[in-house]
Amino acid sequence: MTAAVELHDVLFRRQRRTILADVSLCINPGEKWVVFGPNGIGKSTLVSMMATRLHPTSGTVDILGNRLGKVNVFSYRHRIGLASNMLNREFDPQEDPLDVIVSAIDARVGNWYGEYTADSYVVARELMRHYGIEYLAGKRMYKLSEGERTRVGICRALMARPDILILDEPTTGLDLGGRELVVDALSELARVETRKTAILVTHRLEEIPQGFDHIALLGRLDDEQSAIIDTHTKASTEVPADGAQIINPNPGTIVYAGALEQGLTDDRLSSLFNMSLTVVHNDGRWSAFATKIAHS
Ligand SMILES: Nc1ncnc2c1ncn2[C@@H]1O[C@H](COP(=O)(O)OP(=O)(O)OP(=O)(O)O)[C@@H](O)[C@H]1O
Repeated sequence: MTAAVELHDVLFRRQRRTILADVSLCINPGEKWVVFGPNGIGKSTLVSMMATRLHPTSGTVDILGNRLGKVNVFSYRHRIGLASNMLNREFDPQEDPLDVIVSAIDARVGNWYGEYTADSYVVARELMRHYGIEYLAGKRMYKLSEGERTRVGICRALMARPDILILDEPTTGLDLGGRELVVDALSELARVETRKTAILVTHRLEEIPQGFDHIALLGRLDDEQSAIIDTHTKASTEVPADGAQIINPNPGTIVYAGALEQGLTDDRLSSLFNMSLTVVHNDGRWSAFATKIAHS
């Protein structure tokens, strides 16, 4: 079976800094994954590679059997639905949200490239209804709130019925009702769309939809591992004009990949966030809290 996403020994550097190192991961078709870890660890960078929007500095990334850098991404990008804040910023502020959604059919931003059928508009309107934003058709993107833009992004990601759905923090800016609506819709997707691969980046365990049963936890390499990476990649420490040395954090890597229930433990989370945390799993939903600190 061809993996939906396969990364092997991926290293990603930007501006003389190693952001991700030693990353290997295999996601099979139909699996539903959560990508979780602290701020700045490289989650968006990782899923941007899976969405063909960034190339690794070294190592290999195969998406639906197509090797990044070897196969023209436009031949298969329409099979990947991406919703992210980065993509949201690319939309023309003057465009109608309905057109932003429908233009996902040919995986381009802006609707002047193609002419879309009435059926496509029916699908787009149905998605908007499902995500509670049907009232936005006919408006302009610049008038939308952050939460509304986020939901337009999700509808767009689903529009072309992608084989792989990648959602990078899809609940950003949503109020409680909006968040629950999206989490519920993603739970339903996990239940109904058994052949679709879904990858969700989130900061909050409460936002893990039921049916998402795999997790990739990102943490930092320790000093010794980082030094080995730096030696191999001939990474140089940045020294700006004033001579002050910039201390970069150690590269991010995957510290756990596998079944969600086994992955989300108190010990693992406490170690990732360097504080004592308790994980709660209740009625299919997850959450985590700092263990109460005794004050004298
Ligand atoms: N264009 C860029 N140029 C240089 N560094 C970048 C760029 N984009 C991201 N980075 C750096 O790469 C690191 C990883 O960023 P990334 O956005 O992937 O992390 P993240 O885990 O998604 O963070 P967050 O949880 O805060 O959204 C960060 O330290 C960030 O500052």
